[in-house]
Amino acid sequence: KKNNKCSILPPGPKAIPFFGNLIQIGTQPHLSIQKLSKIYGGAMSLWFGKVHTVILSSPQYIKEVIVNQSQYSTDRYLMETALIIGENIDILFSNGEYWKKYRLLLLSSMSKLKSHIVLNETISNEAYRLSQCFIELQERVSGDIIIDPIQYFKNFTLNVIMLILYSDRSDYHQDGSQNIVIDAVNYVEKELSVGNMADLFPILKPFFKNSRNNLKSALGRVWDFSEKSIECHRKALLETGKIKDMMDIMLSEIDKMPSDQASFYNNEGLVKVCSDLLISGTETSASTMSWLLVFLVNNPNIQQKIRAELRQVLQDEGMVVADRLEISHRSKTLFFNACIKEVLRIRPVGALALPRVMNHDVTVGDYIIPKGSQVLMNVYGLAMDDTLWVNPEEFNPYRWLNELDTVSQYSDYKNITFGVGSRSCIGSTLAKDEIFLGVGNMILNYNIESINQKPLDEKGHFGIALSPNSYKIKLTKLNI
Ligand code: HEM
Repeated sequence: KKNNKCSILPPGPKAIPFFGNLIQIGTQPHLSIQKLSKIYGGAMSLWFGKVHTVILSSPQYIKEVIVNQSQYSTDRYLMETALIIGENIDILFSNGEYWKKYRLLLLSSMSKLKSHIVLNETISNEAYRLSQCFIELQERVSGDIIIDPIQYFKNFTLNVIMLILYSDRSDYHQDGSQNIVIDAVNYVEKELSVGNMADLFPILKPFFKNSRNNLKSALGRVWDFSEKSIECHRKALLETGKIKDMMDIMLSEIDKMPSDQASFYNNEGLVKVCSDLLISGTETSASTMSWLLVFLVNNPNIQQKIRAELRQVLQDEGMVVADRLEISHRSKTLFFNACIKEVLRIRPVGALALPRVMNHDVTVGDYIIPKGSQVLMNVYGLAMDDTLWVNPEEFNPYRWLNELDTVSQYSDYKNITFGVGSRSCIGSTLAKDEIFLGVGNMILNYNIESINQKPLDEKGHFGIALSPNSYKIKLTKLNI
């Protein structure tokens, strides 16, 4: 077939029997894939064991495959772990009509939510509770406080989703493990971050039985929690007819449907889809908030500039107690927004997004991606590509203000932290609001430093999300 260019697979490094390219990819796949894609180009073939995988690392190819041929590239690649998480009836890991119907229900419920509850207030109240918990901590030790922010951020982002979905939340605790859902979500994330070799080598399945069972039982706890919450909502809605959160909206939307359509949204599906929101919305936003603190500790001038901007906005509104931001302030803080954009670029927590599978042969440049191949978008590689960004490895929020970077017809596809097309993230606005309020309130009230005057580690580790390594910071209360 070599004479016919269009039937050639994208190029890639030589694969070895059984393992394919897994040894080259190693434990930090975002870094090794970034290096390899510099050699092999915007469409590269790799073998994950026996799974043919194409990595897309150029904006042009992302558009060509994921957008222009979306009818063939929207489905998720479903490995065993994905099937354990969703049992094929969730939103993250389901396909076809089933996925489409649930995605539509979620999106329409999310948009209706805004007219039913004061969504912005719900999120800003929770951000306020987070900053209050640092104040209480400080009063207890009467001086500077030292914290590991990651656990607090997880508690915060989970609370936001729990409030939106179920009108429920849990108090902040320093060890972050007082809540059955946080415990279970932490466990699911831990299991997932280790990766499951049995996904790639089914022959190894018996050796991973324990980890599979542990994952199933952690997920079971999240599902049980969702099931009970949904049942309570059904009862309360019948009794009062009052809409108080997204679950009520979903249930009442389903109630309005003709019975043959309504029966599609059964309890099992709702439980899995809602549990997905708890899992996908917690670690992602919390890790991004933690990354932002890393860069602000390492760049005190930028931290200062954000604080000055936030204070100015509050002062302009005549606010005296400047310890509380609202979402409406977001549109007035150009510099802080640029910092949020920059952290989402420089440390995209979904470094390789979520895998897609081609359900038909798909062309990319002069190559072909055969039906059944897995496709990954190289989100991190695109963000670090020096042909697309000026000094990509530098945390430089000014790039978003000064338009330092080359603008091309494909520039929409070089910064794809939330994915692309009809399968992109449904929580992107929520995530940016959480980062703005959660980190913004901290900067407003505290000077944030490392505990030993040394810069914090900026490399992090690849797991379910690209997360910073655990770190501690010192918070010094500022006089406002
Ligand atoms: C900084 C925070 C976040 C990042 C970087 C992020 C990133 C991503 C990425 C890369 C995808 C895959 C997109 C694709 O295949 O094109 C995705 C999907 C998804 N995200 Fe997020 N996400 C974040 C926060 C959230 C939050 C807060 C929620 C909860 C509401 C959420 C819910 C989802 C869901 C349900 C999907 C699956 C969509 C589908 O398959 O149709 N994410 N996210």
